Amino acid sequence: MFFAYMFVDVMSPLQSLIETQRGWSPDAFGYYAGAEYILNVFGFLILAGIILDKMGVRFTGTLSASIMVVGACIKLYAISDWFQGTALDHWLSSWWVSMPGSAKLAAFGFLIFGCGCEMAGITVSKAIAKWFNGKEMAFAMGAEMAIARIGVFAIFSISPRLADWMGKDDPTVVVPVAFCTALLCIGLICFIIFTFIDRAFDKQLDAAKLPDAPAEEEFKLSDVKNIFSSKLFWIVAMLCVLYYSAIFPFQRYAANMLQCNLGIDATTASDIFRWFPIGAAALTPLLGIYLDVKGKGATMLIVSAVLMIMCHCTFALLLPAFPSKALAFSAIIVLGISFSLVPAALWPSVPKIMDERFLGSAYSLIFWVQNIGLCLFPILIGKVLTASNPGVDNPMEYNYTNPMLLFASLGVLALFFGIWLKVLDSKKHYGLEKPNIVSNTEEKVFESEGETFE
Ligand SMILES: C[C@H](N)C(=O)N[C@@H](CCCCN)C(=O)O
Repeated sequence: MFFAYMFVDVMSPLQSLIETQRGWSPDAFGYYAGAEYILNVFGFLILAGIILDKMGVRFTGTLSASIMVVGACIKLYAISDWFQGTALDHWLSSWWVSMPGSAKLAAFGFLIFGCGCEMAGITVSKAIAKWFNGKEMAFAMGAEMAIARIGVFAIFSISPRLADWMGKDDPTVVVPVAFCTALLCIGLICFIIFTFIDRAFDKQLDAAKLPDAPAEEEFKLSDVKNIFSSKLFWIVAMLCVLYYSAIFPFQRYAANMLQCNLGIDATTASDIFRWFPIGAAALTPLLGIYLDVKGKGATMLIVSAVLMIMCHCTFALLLPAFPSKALAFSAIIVLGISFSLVPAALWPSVPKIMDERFLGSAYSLIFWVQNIGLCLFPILIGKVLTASNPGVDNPMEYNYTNPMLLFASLGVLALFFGIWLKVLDSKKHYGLEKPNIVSNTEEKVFESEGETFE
């Protein structure tokens, strides 16, 4: 996940460079960024969850890592000089002309990569739930996400520098993307090694089972229908989509937003923004420990939404009026704190309320709803940015107030769902506020087939 998250954001600090070098407008950049999620939205993620529950962690993980490598290679080719001027480039550039051929093919590669990346995300969550069942699961998930965030920190730090590899006068997006593609190949090898370790772990689990233990229930397709008909599922999924839509799409535009508001170059903007993932990386595992020991998952979700609203309003209204690096830096740090609360509380809560046999599908369906937002919001933000800046050609002069207010309004809606979840939890005792370790020994709410959370 470390290398996958690096690849996801490798172009984020290079928005202005790709605009100048390959003619990608903010709109085109928005379409490219949203492409990561398109196939997932059109059902791939649902299929991925079913594959995961049917075929298991080892098969699905290896498949997902391989898909990521294929998608990355396509994207690398699309932005390279080799692709420029080819027949494919001419043909791709001949229709929907506002989206250059390189942007279209890069978006296609990113779309393939996105299928692998999201499939890997649910696979890793299910693997952690299996390995840490009854133990410090929230800490383990927090540590996994922390490692992924360090990947984002690393790429925001090195991507602009790698782009200058050939010299500051001749920057290129190819070197950073090629670097991250190579890392994905290493990631695939790492996962293949993990499959051997996991096989050995399964043998240990089998050996520890009592001979007359009842056979575990198999995953059924009707489980997917049951998950969909649950109110609790929809509240969790809505909270997830609203919250994450105000974070990941923001991440794509953040460096440029800071450049425009503070009048700084891409490297300085990335140097400020990279503290966002690093703050989240430092705190998520600690909050995971807190959740394991003390609980308060639903409260954490509410606090997180409040912090996010404050930060996006700061970027929208305060930073343009008071363009200070200290202010930008403080808001980035607070947003990092917010971004450690939701992941630390949300993902480990899912195994508390879902049965293990369809945990893969449960994660995939939440990811699916979330992906709809992640797919649409970069596009919407790109459009709002273009519409709010008529006649502005210089990518350093955009006014980001409206896009930032849009992100803040997502936070307000997420807050509403967070409060609803907490109220429901206090009425129906789902155990979301309880410590993780204790609740693992309690009965899961969603126990038998056909039963919903209610
Ligand atoms: C974007 C992705 N669907 C997502 O939600 N990522 C989460 C992590 C989910 C757990 C992955 N094993 C994130 O906070 O990055």
